[in-house]
Formats: sequence, structure tokens, C-alpha cells
Amino acid sequence: MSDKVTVLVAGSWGTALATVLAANHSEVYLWTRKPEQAAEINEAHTNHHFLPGITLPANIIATTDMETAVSGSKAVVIVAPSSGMRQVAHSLKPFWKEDMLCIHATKGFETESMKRMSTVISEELGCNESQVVVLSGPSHAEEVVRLCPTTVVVASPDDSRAAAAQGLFINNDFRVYTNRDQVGVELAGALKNIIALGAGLSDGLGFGDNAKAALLTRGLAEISRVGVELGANPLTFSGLAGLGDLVVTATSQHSRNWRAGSMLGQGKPLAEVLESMGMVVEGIRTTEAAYAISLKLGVQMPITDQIYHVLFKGRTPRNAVEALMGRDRKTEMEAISQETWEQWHS
Ligand SMILES: NC(=O)c1ccc[n+]([C@@H]2O[C@H](COP(=O)([O-])OP(=O)(O)OC[C@H]3O[C@@H](n4cnc5c(N)ncnc54)[C@H](O)[C@@H]3O)[C@@H](O)[C@H]2O)c1
Ligand SMILES: O=P(O)(O)OC[C@H](O)CO
Repeated sequence: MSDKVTVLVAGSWGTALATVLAANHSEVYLWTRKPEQAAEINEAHTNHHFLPGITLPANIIATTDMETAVSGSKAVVIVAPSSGMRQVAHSLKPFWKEDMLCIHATKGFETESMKRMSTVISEELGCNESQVVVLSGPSHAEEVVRLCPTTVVVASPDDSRAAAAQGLFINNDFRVYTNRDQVGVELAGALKNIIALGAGLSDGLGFGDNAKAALLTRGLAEISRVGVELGANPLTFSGLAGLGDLVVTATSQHSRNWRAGSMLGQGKPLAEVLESMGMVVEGIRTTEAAYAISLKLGVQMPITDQIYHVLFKGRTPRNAVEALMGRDRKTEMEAISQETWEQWHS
């Protein structure tokens, strides 16, 4: 079988994952819709806008032609922003074969339908959701391309596909664990971006470490609460895709979500913040989807609720903090219902 692998979309994360794959495989095709970006990658071996100062391996071959990118590949890794996922998966469909491993590394929902990315991809490819492996975990592109030690999770209820995805990516710089909880891994990766926005807001307001620790802890509680309601294993949220990614996204200056939150906390309007980023800030759309999901399921997500009102309803960050701090008295263990806890620990 050929050693060709394919990555769809040459943004920060798609390009970083292509560099990991280029260390393990002879040919890595990187698809982009932008001809000038393909030319830059092939000729200068750089992707300056997304990864400034980095020289890419010469066995990464960029193309704008989907058939050239995908035909004869043993695996396709989709790393589109959530807003473009359906379109990219739809373009892949004519060239996708059942025996190609399909992996996605996107962290978000389809806002309009509130669907997870593996649902969107499986609908477009006409396959089972278990055939779409989810790659997630604490992993900033900027550090992966500098070969800083990084650990991620690949999740599918299909053990053989998860193991194949692990084998595709794992090397001494990039350690990959498998996990059967595809739903939990996918939800954790998407929902932590909301809390990272909140951590940025908190830092932008000039609050300290106490506030950030509280946001991370209570944020993880609401992520777990909605995750369990949607069928996830609660233990996933204390793993790499949960706690691990929440910590890295909410505390790192590499994080676009943290940076956007920080600028909002300093009083910049949302449109200006997004204009200045030049890259996707998934937490904005995810807040909209998660707010709708929490209302639909009747699950309390107080931090998400406040961030939704700051982003879309004109509430000031200070009023949002007052609302959170002034909530009714609670017991801490309301995070996960006793019934669910017993079910998962029986
Ligand atoms: N950057 C990271 O460190 C990182 C790490 C882990 C996960 N992720 C996740 O990966 C996903 C992609 O993020 P990113 O950082 O690569 O974003 P990015 O903003 O760096 O790049 C996005 C790329 O997608 C392209 N694009 C957008 N819509 C498209 C469409 N419809 N068709 C084709 N191309 C399209 C853009 O032109 C751009 O090149 C997000 O869900 C993000 O949360 C990012
Ligand atoms: O830069 P962010 O905020 O999109 O976060 C990137 C990754 O999800 C970190 O694991």
C-alpha cells in the first residue's frame, strides 16, 4: 500500500499536523483552496501567515486539486474550521474510499444544527460516525512545529481505526493515546474554547489566578455536565482532551481564544477583535451552539450563559462576573448528578 497521507486545509493546525505526518511518512499532500498559499508551501517551504519563521519539510506537497490530494492516500486528516467542515467534507466525498482512514482534528460544532464534526463528516461521506476518528488534546500548532513534546488523544468506538490513527501520528515528539469515547473527546475539545475565552476575559479585566482557577474548575464542571447528558464518559473530561486541553487553551498566550477573550476584557468590540486575529477563534461560534444546546437539554451552563450574553447581547464583562458571583448557593457536587456518577462507576 502507498505511504501517501493527506491533510485537508493548510491553516495553522493542518500545516502543523502535516509536519508531524511528514516525519513518519514519505509523502504528505496538503490541500488548500488558495493557489498562492500552495505555491508558497511548494516553492519556499513556508506557510508564513499561519506559522511565521518555520521551514516545512520538503515532503509536504501542497495542491488546490482535491483529486490530486486524496487519490491513492491511505489516510485523510480534515482540519477545517467548523464553519467550513461540511463544505470541505462534501468536496472530499467524490474521492474518498471506504478503506481510507478518516480523521478530523477540528474543535467546534456546526452552529446552525448544533451537530458535532464527526456527525457532519459522516453525513457528507455517507459512512458511520465510528469511521471518523477524532484527534484532540493540548496541542498548540506553534509548539508542535518546534517539536516540543506534545500528547493527544485519537478517539473512536472502533478500536482498529483508533489504533490505526495512533500508528499514523505517533513518534518521539508527538505521543498519541487512544480513547473509545469519541463523543466525550469531541465535546471536550469544542467546549473548552468557551472557557478559554472566559479566562482571557478574566485576565483582560485584570483579575488574578484565583479567578482563572475558578473558571477552569467550574468550567470543567459544566463541560462534564452537558457532556454526560450527551452520552460522554465523565472520566474523559479529566483526561488530555478535557482537563489537558482546557489548561493549555485557557493559560497560553498562543491561544487565539484566550487572546480574543483578553482583548474583549480590555474593552475592545468583538468585530475589532476578530478582525485583528486573522485566524479562526472557534469559541465564538461554539458559545452560540453550546448556549442553544444547554437550553434544549435543560442543562445549566452558567459560564457559557454569561459569555454568550457578553458576546452577543451587549452585557459587559463586569456585569457577567457579578452575575456569576451572585448566583444561588450550591453544593459543589451538583457538577455531575449522583445517578450518572453511580452509572459510570458501577
Ligand atoms: N491552531 C492550533 O494550534 C490548533 C490546535 C488544535 C486544534 N485546532 C483546531 O483546528 C481547526 C482549524 O484551526 P486552525 O488553527 O488551523 O485555523 P486557521 O485560522 O489557522 O486556518 C484555517 C484555514 O482554513 C481555511 N478555510 C476556512 N474555511 C474553509 C473552507 N470552507 N474551505 C477550505 N478552506 C477553508 C482558511 O482559509 C485557513 O487557511 C479549529 O477547529 C481549531 O480549533 C487548532
Ligand atoms: O489557539 P486556540 O485557542 O484555537 O487553541 C488551540 C488548541 O485547541 C489548543 O489545544
